[in-house]
Amino acid sequence: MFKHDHWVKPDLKRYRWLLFWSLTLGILTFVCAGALMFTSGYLIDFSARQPLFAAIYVPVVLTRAFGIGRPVFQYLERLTSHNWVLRVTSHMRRKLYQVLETDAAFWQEHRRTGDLLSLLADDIGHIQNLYLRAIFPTVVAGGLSLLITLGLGIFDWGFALWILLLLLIQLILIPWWGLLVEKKRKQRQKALTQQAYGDLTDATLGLSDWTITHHEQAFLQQATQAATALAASTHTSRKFQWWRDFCGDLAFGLIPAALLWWSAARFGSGQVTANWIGSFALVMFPLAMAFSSVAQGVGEWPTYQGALQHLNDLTPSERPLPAQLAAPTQVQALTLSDVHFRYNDAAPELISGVDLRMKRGEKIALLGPSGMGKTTLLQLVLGDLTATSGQVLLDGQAVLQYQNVRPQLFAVLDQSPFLFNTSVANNVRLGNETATDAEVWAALKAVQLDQLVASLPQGADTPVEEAGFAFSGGQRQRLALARILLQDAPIVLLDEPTVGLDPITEQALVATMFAVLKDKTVLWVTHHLQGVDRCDQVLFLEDGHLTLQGRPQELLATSARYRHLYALDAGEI
Ligand SMILES: Nc1ncnc2c1ncn2[C@@H]1O[C@H](COP(=O)(O)OP(=O)(O)OP(=O)(O)O)[C@@H](O)[C@H]1O
Repeated sequence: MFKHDHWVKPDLKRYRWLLFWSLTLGILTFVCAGALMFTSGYLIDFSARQPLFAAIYVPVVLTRAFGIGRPVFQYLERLTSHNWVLRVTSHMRRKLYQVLETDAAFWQEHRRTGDLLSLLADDIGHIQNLYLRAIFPTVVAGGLSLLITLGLGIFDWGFALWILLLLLIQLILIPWWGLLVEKKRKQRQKALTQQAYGDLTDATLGLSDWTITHHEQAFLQQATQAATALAASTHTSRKFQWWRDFCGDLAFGLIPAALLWWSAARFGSGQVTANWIGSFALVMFPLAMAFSSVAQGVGEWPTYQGALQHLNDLTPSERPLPAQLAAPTQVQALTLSDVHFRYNDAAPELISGVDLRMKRGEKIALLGPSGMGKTTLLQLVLGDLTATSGQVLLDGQAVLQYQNVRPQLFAVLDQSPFLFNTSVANNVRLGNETATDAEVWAALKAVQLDQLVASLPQGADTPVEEAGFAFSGGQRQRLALARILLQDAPIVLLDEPTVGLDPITEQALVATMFAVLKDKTVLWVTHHLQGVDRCDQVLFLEDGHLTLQGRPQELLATSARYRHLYALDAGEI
C-alpha cells in the first residue's frame, strides 16, 4: 500500500517528532489510567484493614498523582496529535490544490468534476482517519501490550505470556477477522462513494436541462442510485461491526477475569499480599478503550487504501515544459509559426500550419464554422495545449516558457465567467487582489456598471448571491471585464463572450469591450460578423487553415465570399 506512495510517507517523515510525542503521550495517558485503577484497587483493599494513616499515605498520593496525570496527559496528547494531524492534512490539501492548479486544463480534460471533488472532500479526510483511527490506536495498544506483559512478567512470566496471547486476540485476530469480512464491502463502498460524487455533480451541473426536458424523475434516480446502494452497504457494515465489537469485548473480558483468578491464587493466601487482588482485577478496565478502537480503525483499512490509491493516481500531466522565464515588461508581438495540432495520435489534424503575427495593441477577430478549432487555437496561444509542431511565441520566446507568469501576460473572457458568492468588489478584485477601492470603482465605471453597483443596498460590498441580486448575462460579462481591467495583462483572449446575449446588449457590450481594451492586444473568437469592423484583421479558420485573412474593409471590397457571409450574418439574405 505504501510502496509507491508519495502522499503519506513524506509527511510521516516530516512531522516525525510530533508523531513520536503524540504516541508517547497516548501511551502515558493509558499508563496513568491503568495505574490509577491499580493504586485505587490497592487502596480500597488496604483501607478495609483500617491501617495507620501514615501507611496509606503513599497509595493516596499515588492515586492523586495518577488521577491528575491521566487527564493532563490526555489533554496534551489530544493537543499534540490534533496539531500533528491538522498540519499533515493541511499540507496535503495544499499539495493537492497545487497539483490541480498548476495543470488545471489537463485535469479538466482527464477527470470528472465529481471525481476531483471526491478527492478534495473525501480522500484527504480518510487519510486523516488513517492516522487518527488506525495507526495511532494500533501503536498505542501495541505499546501497552508490551508494558502489560513486561509488568506481569516481573511476577510470573508464564501467566504474562497467556495474557499477551489474549491481548493479541484483541490486537490482531479480531481486526484481521473484521478486515477479512469487510474488505470487499469497504472497497465497494469506496467505489460507490466516488461514483455518487461523480453522478451527483454531473446531474447537478445539468440540472436545468433535466428540468427543461421534464426528466426530474430520471435526475433523481440517476443522482441517488449510487447513494442508495451505499446506504444499504453501510447498514450491513454497521451490523457486522456491532457483532465484531461484541466478540472483541467478550474476549477482552477474559483478561480481568484471568487476572482476578491469577492474583487470587498468587496473593490470596497472605493477609498482606491480598491487597494486590483488587489492583490486578481493576487495572485492565480503563485499557479496554485503547484496544477496542484498534478493530474499528483497522476495519476501515480498505477505505484508506482506496483513498491513498486515488491520491497516488493523481500524477500531473507528463507534458514537458521548458525552463520558466520571468514575465517580460512589454510584449511587442504574439506569433504563431506554422502551428499544427491534433488532440491525440488517432485524431485527425485539427490545425494544419497556421501562421499569424499579432502586433502590440492589434485587434483580431477569429471566425469559422463550429468545431473547426477556434477555442483550441486560443488554448494553444495560452499554452494550455502544446502544438504538435510549430511554435507559439511571445517576442521570440516560446509561450510555454511563461506558464508560471501567465496571469501577468494573458487575460481571458469566455462565454460564462464565474461570479463567486462574495461581494461585488471582491468579485472584481479577483483580477488584482491589491487593487484599492478607488481602482475597483474606476474599473466598474469603465465597464459602465458603477451606477448600477452604487444603487445596490450595500454598494460594492453587496453580496452577489445573498442579496438575491442576480446579474443579467450582459452584466456578468461586464463584471468579468472589470476584473480583466484590474488584471491589466497585455494580451486579452475573448472566447465568444457575447453568446446568448440579445443583439442590443451584444452590440453595447462589444462597444464597451473595444473602448476599454483599446491599448491591449485582443484575439476575439466570435460567431458574428457584426462588430468585427472594429478589428484590424479578420481571420477565418476552416479545415485547419486560415482561409480568409485581411482588414475587414478590404475583405468587404475584395472578397465575394466575405460579402456573402456578411450579408447572411446581417440577415439581409
Ligand atoms: N480535449 C479534447 N480531446 C479531443 N478532441 C477535442 C477536445 N477538445 C475539443 N475537441 C474537438 O476538437 C474540435 C474543435 O473544438 P473547438 O472547441 O476548438 O472548436 P471551435 O471552433 O471553438 O467550436 P465552437 O465554435 O463550436 O466553439 C471539435 O471537434 C472537438 O470535438
